[in-house]
Amino acid sequence: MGTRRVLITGCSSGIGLALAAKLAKDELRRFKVVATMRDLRKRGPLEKAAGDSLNKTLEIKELDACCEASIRECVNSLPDRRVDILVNNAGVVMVGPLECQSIAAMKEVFDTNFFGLARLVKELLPDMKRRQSGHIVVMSSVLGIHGLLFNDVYAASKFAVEGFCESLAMQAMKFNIKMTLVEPGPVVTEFERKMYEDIEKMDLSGTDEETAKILREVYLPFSKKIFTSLGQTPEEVAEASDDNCQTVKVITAKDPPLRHQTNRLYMPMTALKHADSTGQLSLDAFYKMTFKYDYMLNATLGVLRMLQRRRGKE
Ligand SMILES: NC(=O)C1=CN([C@@H]2O[C@H](COP(=O)(O)OP(=O)(O)OC[C@H]3O[C@@H](n4cnc5c(N)ncnc54)[C@H](OP(=O)(O)O)[C@@H]3O)[C@@H](O)[C@H]2O)C=CC1
Ligand SMILES: CC1=C(/C=C/C(C)=C/C=C/C(C)=C/C=O)C(C)(C)CCC1
Repeated sequence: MGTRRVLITGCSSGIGLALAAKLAKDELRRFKVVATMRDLRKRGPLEKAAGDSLNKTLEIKELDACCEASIRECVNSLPDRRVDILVNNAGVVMVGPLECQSIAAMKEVFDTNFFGLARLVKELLPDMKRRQSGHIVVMSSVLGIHGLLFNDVYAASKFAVEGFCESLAMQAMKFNIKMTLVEPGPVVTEFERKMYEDIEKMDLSGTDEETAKILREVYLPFSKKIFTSLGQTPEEVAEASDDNCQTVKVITAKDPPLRHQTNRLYMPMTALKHADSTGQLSLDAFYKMTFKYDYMLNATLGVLRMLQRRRGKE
């Protein structure tokens, strides 16, 4: 197989940046990376990570997932408009009580996380069908598998992504196009920082005192602990060094799976969903872990954190 052109969205930070740099530096030189971002003034960190590969196996282009004209301009600028692998990665976070969020803000989340994907696929799928080849890789989330307290709108946007891809996968298969949903658990990126910043800034006068207290005193410390004990780095999501699953592996696989979870430690949480079709098992388990047996979850997370630290020292 010759060199394949990979277009990645949202490469100014986090997973998109790490994956773009990793693919561009591939020892076998299998990829030409078109690393895109909506604001080219943020290209510094990617240029640094790309190093010698910049303007050789990696080029940086502007693309705003919320703007069809911007997507078309970017794709039209590529030789033959050819994209062999699309990595739809751009995404935004939304967390907090529903009563504190405007419908306009919720629509913005869907505009990026769901309609951004729909716009890109609409632009690229007809060409892929004509060529009878291509791979659409989509950054979903474990929150595209299960819901979570205070993540109502974000999880809904990822569930939309999952339903869209699972449905489209059948048509894609008929035209020899592969489709993969990558489902990371918590990843330590700007996403996490933005989440805490949003909670910090949030006007909680729209909700009752008990809910505000649960957000600040239960959800927030839990979430922080989960990110430090289970969280992956963006580099690990791109290509893990230990036994965790790798995104690069998915991209290079001959028969890539429809779904791919990147974090083995998180898998017991997602498995609950499939163990009981009524949904009661995961609902009860998450409820109890949050409100009743939080000391047990805390203890487990403590052990995991210790193991993480130990691994870091080795
Ligand atoms: N971090 C986590 O815990 C997890 C993240 N994910 C998913 O992974 C993906 C990447 O997130 P992550 O790297 O963590 O977060 P970051 O916030 O670090 O990166 C998100 C990227 O998306 C870009 N972006 C946002 N809106 C647009 C837009 N309209 N057009 C183009 N780019 C846009 C951002 O650009 P800008 O700098 O301009 O805002 C940024 O480059 C997301 O889809 C997220 O939902 C999934 C599971 C867990
Ligand atoms: C509070 C809580 C949990 C938190 C999970 C978190 C915080 C997941 C974050 C996922 C992210 C950020 C995905 C992004 O796409 C568990 C472990 C389910 C157990 C029940 C209680």
